[in-house]
Amino acid sequence: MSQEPIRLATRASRLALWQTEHVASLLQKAGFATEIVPMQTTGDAVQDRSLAKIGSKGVFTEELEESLRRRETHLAVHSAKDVQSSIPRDLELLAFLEREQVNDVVLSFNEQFSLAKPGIVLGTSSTRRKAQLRRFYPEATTAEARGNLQTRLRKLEEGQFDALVLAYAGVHRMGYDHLVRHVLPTQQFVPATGQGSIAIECAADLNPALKAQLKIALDHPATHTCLLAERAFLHTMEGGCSIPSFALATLDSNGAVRLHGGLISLSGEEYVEEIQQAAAADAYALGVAVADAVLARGGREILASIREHRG
Ligand SMILES: NCc1[nH]cc(CCC(=O)O)c1CC(=O)O
Repeated sequence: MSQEPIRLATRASRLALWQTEHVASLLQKAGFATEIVPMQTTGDAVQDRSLAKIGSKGVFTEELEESLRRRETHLAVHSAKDVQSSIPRDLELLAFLEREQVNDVVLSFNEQFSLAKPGIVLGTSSTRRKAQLRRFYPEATTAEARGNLQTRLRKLEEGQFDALVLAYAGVHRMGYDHLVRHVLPTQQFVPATGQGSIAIECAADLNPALKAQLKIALDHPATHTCLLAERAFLHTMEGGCSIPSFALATLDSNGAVRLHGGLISLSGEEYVEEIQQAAAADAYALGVAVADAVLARGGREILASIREHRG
């Protein structure tokens, strides 16, 4: 193809670069030349406060989106989990790459590490994981573990906590499988919307023919359907990643989508979950319906108490 290279905006963390190189290799297989354009985001710059405190909206995506708007890049590569629930009108989520195993996992340098041991300290920076741990492992304590994967692992190595709770996807992509001591079941530790998938964003007015080719090269339709349901859930829930909501959609062999979504209070005591199924074509409506059911069955009260707690 005698085209200019497809320029890919990415965060500069090792995980983000791995993901973007993966995108580049898919594009190269489809005949495109590629160029990777790393940049710092607010989320990378601010390391001393939890994400819930910075305000979650777009902290890992905004700078990348600005480069799309300035036409400096063609595509922005994000962890789907980090993408805000509504995209500005001049931008578009073009594709979702095939999802990695979605579970949260527990990492420790100690091969004998056990979650059953009383008094353990678990590092996590996610309000959802903190709340789920309080509910399902009330004996354990949690400690703040912000920073990229390498920073968090260094904190683990320094002994700031006994183990670290992370998304398997990132752990695997960084080659840390050997530190995994537990795979947390998705029935209890339902992941965050989008976990394990990579989202590709572009300017809405990118050349339509190019857009179509890029989508064919990158998009995984089954993952896309699941993400549509999860993101509709998140959007209806009006929460960013600072709200401990969770949503996991799966496709069954008949092509129906099953969505498990819910909300948990910060203490882990209040818990509302809902599981519904629909035809794949109704994935978006399914996400809205599950969120509406969660809000009606006690979710509204949980959200109100979380907001009050934040002040
Ligand atoms: N919130 C940060 C973030 N965004 C994406 C991943 C991991 C990769 C993924 O879930 O796709 C992580 C780290 C984590 O949650 O452990």
